[in-house]
Amino acid sequence: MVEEGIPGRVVIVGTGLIGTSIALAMRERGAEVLLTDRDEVSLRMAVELGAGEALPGGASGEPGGGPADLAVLAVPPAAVAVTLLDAQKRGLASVYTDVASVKALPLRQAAELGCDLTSYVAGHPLAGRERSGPAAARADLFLGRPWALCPTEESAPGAVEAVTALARACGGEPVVVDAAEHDGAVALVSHAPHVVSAAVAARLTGAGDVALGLAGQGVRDVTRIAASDPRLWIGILSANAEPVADVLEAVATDLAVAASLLRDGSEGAAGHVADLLLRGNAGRSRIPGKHGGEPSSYAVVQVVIPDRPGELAMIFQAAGIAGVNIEDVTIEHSPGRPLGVLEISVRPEAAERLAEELRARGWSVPG
Ligand SMILES: NC(=O)C1=CN([C@@H]2O[C@H](COP(=O)(O)OP(=O)(O)OC[C@H]3O[C@@H](n4cnc5c(N)ncnc54)[C@H](O)[C@@H]3O)[C@@H](O)[C@H]2O)C=CC1
Ligand SMILES: O=C(O)C(=O)Cc1ccc(O)cc1
Repeated sequence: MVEEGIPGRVVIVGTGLIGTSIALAMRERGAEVLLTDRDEVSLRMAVELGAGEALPGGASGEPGGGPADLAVLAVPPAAVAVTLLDAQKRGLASVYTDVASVKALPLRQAAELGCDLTSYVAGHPLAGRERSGPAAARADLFLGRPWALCPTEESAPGAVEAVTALARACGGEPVVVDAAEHDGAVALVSHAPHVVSAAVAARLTGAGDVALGLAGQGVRDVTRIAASDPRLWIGILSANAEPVADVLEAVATDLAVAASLLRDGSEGAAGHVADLLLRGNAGRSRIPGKHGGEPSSYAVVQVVIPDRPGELAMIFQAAGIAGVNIEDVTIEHSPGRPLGVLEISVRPEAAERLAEELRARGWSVPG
């Protein structure tokens, strides 16, 4: 049985990373999910993963028993409007949304194509991965993550309610925002960072074995998203070209100034480079903590852990016994050594209690 207030029958058009993740999340809430994708292999994989049933009749099929409550168009940005028109012609659902990373373009194209805009509410979950396709999908992808909704004056209140309920049912936090404002914001926090990450990673194509052997966590962090699918990303960047170009030009200016100051080599010049690093600290500290709250300043308790089965479970259990909520964890591995360092982020007032509990149980907690 589907939980109350949640769309009970959902069609997913596009069973890639995002479509299949939404399908899995909705299945967990008890919804009936029908899947369709123009790529048979993706569709079959999503069905195998338990994301739902294939829509009867394939890519041109219709749900038996009338329109579904909601159809999610999880296709690339440039395909949203044509997919919407086609879905509305087939009567797939009463309400439609999409998940594209850009919002003004699909809305403009949907209006130009003559789509019914009363039943369409544009959306964008701000959660994803550097991998594409259904195999990378996860039901918990959207937990605690913002989910932008861009209703227009034409959107029917019932449609906005249904799409809001979908976002919440998937664990997301709905944020209503104008499409142009959304596109400017994601240029800054997602799209331009993607290009910067790619530019740094591109330098590594000519790197020698020594440089690659010395690669540490920093370069891995900065380049993680550079592993994403270029076909999807060229579509995202082209659809948000002006706002992204504005941010990239500002970043390029900072980089060019930093390079020329470093060549200058004087003390004054180093001070100006330090200004950029300080601005970096300030910008980074403005990124909200989990659940979109104020930036969190957690204390980090470091624990040296032997590489033994069950070790993490015992540490988490000890934290539970001490009444300490774990906000985040990372593991730093020591290459070639049977040891790692577990970094546990907790509220500052809980750090000493946790450290003492772990020491009392025999773990090494430096500091
Ligand atoms: N990858 C990410 O981290 C995030 C992506 N998005 C947005 O979600 C949408 C889907 O992205 P992913 O799931 O990552 O991509 P994906 O490549 O994993 O899946 C896209 C699916 O859409 C299908 N498709 C492609 N063109 C189509 C067309 N013209 N008509 C019908 N189906 C078509 C493909 O066969 C594929 O199965 C995009 O609009 C993207 O901007 C939103 C948030 C995060
Ligand atoms: O991999 C990550 O950390 C991301 O930030 C993924 C992502 C990619 C595209 C979006 O529109 C939203 C999120």
